[in-house]
Amino acid sequence: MRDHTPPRPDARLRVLYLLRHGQSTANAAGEFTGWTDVPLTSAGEAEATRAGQLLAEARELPDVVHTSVLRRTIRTAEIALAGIDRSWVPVRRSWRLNERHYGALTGRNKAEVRREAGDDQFTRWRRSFSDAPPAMAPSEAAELRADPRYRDLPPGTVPDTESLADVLARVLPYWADNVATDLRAGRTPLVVAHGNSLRALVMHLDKLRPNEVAALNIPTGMPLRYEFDERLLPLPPGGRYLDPHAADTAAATVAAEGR
Ligand SMILES: O=C(O)[C@H](O)COP(=O)(O)O
Repeated sequence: MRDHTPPRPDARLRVLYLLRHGQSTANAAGEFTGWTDVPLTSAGEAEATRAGQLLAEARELPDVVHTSVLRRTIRTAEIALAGIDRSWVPVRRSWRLNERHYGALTGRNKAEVRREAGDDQFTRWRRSFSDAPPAMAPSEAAELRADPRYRDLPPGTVPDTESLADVLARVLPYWADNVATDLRAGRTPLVVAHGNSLRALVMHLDKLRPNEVAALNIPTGMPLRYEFDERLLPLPPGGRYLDPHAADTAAATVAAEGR
């Protein structure tokens, strides 16, 4: 259970905000999304607006933003930043913050996959640390590699499926080289990413074990605030959602998807 105590005023405080994109059309349809570049629904845009309102009430406002290269995070960041009148802050975008690649499950209906594969396999594909879904069909994988966003990446970089361990391996260098660097420089980053790239990052920040991260679900559109000491250790672990009760309810809904 997350800690809901309010933050301490502390000049050496380092603050990070994590935000999963608002509801997407694939989320609304109950489909596995992965690297598919889908837009937000109007409800997802409203979630992003609410996220901006919650950030506006916080003492430390973001002064740098990091997103994936998928429109659902880019649009969520645009809306949230407009809500705090900070559309001007620098933005970095990286494939390393993309959602986990769901392989052959991409575009499949979650309830249908659960019925076909059974609860255990369905849950392992969604929430285990080391299980990866079956690979995406070679023709679809080739099409993804040809996308201009990924065209200049070294051969073999664009996956055809991923486990959470694979996501962690690509998120960590981005965290170390960009977000941790921002924090050490006294900046307040906002990372707008995806359910599983954020699960991987939270696993690292809170030093979660595989069985602990299996129970972690990140709701859409809910700003999660982390405070760090000078060693970048989170105080407290797990951070604190700006709207904790709404976040707990929404996280339970994410956990139940496909049921
Ligand atoms: O890629 C997707 O389908 C979602 O954004 C994350 O789905 P999950 O919560 O089932 O991992």
